[in-house]
Amino acid sequence: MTDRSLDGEPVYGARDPDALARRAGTRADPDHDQHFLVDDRVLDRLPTYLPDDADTSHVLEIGGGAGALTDRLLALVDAPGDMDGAATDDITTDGPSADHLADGPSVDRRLSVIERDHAFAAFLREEFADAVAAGTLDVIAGDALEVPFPPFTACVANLPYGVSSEIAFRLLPTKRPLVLTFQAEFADRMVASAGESEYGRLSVSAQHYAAVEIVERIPKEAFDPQPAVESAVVRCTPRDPEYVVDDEAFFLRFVKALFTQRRKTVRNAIRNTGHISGLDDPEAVVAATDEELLRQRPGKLDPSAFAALAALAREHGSPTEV
Ligand SMILES: C[S@@+](CC[C@H](N)C(=O)[O-])C[C@H]1O[C@@H](n2cnc3c(N)ncnc32)[C@H](O)[C@@H]1O
Repeated sequence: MTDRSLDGEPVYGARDPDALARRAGTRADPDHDQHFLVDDRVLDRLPTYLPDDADTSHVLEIGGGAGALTDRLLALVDAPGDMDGAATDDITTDGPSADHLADGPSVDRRLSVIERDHAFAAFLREEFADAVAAGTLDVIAGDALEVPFPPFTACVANLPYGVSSEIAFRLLPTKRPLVLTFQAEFADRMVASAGESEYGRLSVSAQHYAAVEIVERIPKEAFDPQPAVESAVVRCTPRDPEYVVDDEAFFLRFVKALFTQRRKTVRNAIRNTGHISGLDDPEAVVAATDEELLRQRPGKLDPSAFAALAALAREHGSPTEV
């Protein structure tokens, strides 16, 4: 059921979300994380939140549903204006955290959609049959927590909220620009700064990989069926952090450990969480740490302070893998 221009070319970017849902024939089931965006204005805006210099030669969408966002992303991928500088040869899949990116052939312009619900995956292939035939669209029927990601250059997705955290932390280490919708409360925690009540492990871990910002709040009414809470769109622009960590896995584990004791002092948090951080000798870390820092609460430490403390902990605390 492809929309076509006068010269018979398929047209993307203006499909009516309600009509798509009707054509799909399967009702969105909130018990399967299916809350479809039905507000055209929000749908139109989502791709525009990618950073201006984002390489959109291979866009990834997670959770295509009935295809309202897929349609907008096909318009983005199809737009000739975006061809400039959209080479895919320089996609790197190296680095310890990008190992779930599958090797894939270099493509000109492409959208890959991962959808767990096989009925919706089949509908997407049918609805966008022209794009599939042209090699522009690739629908992967599978669980985004399990399937290898294709070698994408940018990701835009209205995430399934039940697994949004796990998916975000599969995406962030790939160091690609991301535009993702989350429950608003989760988004607030992602972007929080040291000293704010929402600041925690999620903030430090997300901001380790990217500059994260809320670019739009979405009311429940923009979805069908409506979720219980408000949503927010988060843009993640990859960049190196302002600090250096030698052992990323230990740093993230140490941050997680200390935030399990967020109301304790740093001194007690280090002492009480060796079983989580993997420190065999937390007392030696306490002995090597500045007294003023030890008196603070983890929620007051900015990411650079966590990185410095983690380096000290690694040096003095005999960490082992946990
Ligand atoms: C919030 S809906 C978004 C649908 C559509 N993109 C939109 O914006 O209207 C999330 C979609 O993710 C799918 N989904 C749920 N869990 C998934 C998973 N683990 N992996 C891939 N897709 C999943 C659901 O079937 C649903 O289609």
